[in-house]
Amino acid sequence: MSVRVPSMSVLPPVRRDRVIAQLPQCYSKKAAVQTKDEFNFKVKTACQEQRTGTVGFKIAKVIVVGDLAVGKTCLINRFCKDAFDKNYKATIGVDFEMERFEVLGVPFSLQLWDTAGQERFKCIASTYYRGAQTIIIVFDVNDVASLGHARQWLEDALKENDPTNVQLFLVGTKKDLSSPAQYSQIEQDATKLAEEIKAEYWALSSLTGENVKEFFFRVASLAFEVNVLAEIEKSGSRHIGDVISECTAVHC
Ligand SMILES: Nc1nc2c(ncn2[C@@H]2O[C@H](COP(=O)(O)OP(=O)(O)OP(=O)(O)O)[C@@H](O)[C@H]2O)c(=O)[nH]1
Ligand SMILES: [Mg+2]
Repeated sequence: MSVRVPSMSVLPPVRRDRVIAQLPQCYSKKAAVQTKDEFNFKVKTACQEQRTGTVGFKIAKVIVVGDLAVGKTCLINRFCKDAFDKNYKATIGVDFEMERFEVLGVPFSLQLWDTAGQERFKCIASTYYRGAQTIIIVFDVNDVASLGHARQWLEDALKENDPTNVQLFLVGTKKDLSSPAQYSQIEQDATKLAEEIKAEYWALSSLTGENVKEFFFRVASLAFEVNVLAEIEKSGSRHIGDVISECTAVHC
């Protein structure tokens, strides 16, 4: 009697609306992680030649932090479930969602950690910060104080992570509630802060869905690029190592 061994093919195919073929553009060139129009050439070639190593099995950890009630949970729910709840239900500790993408033909997943903004749950939430590849700091574009607290959220998140190895995003939510004049005022401050902390700035609305998909596609794409580049570098140094050991073997 033969036994069927479950394999990776058991996973359902990636949803058609999670397929990324082009590099999604930044929100504002003034505050962007990078402003290129296309995916890195080396990354594209590696994907075409299926030289992406373990990236296809990778799950990048993304943490979402920020003041209470700024809209972190709504942002994740709009993207992952296409749902919006107008009633506030505080996150207790943490929650997480998995999202599977296909970037340049390679499977790639994000694990989105939704953390609590309320002071009394912060202690539990911060134990989940470690190992993040991406940190998303959320503020409410109608609440200047929540932008003012962004630096503190970043500082706390970086205590658990290597600052040189994370990608940062500063995200203003509830854009639907602000008038153009109010919005442009806070945008100036937010862009300035994003430049200072080297984060990419985005503004969006989970109620209308404006920019939500674009934002997460950008997050997934930039995290993917970094992972593929690291894989290329790793295999490059492996080759160099191989050559050296061969040389030693023949005493050259
Ligand atoms: N109008 C509008 N309301 C929003 C938007 N995003 C969130 N809200 C509302 O803001 C409130 C708080 O949203 P949550 O997503 O629960 O906030 P949170 O940041 O997860 O809060 P904590 O879990 O306590 O840290 C809820 O009443 C939401 O309906 C938005 O884009 N537009
Ligand atoms: Mg929440």
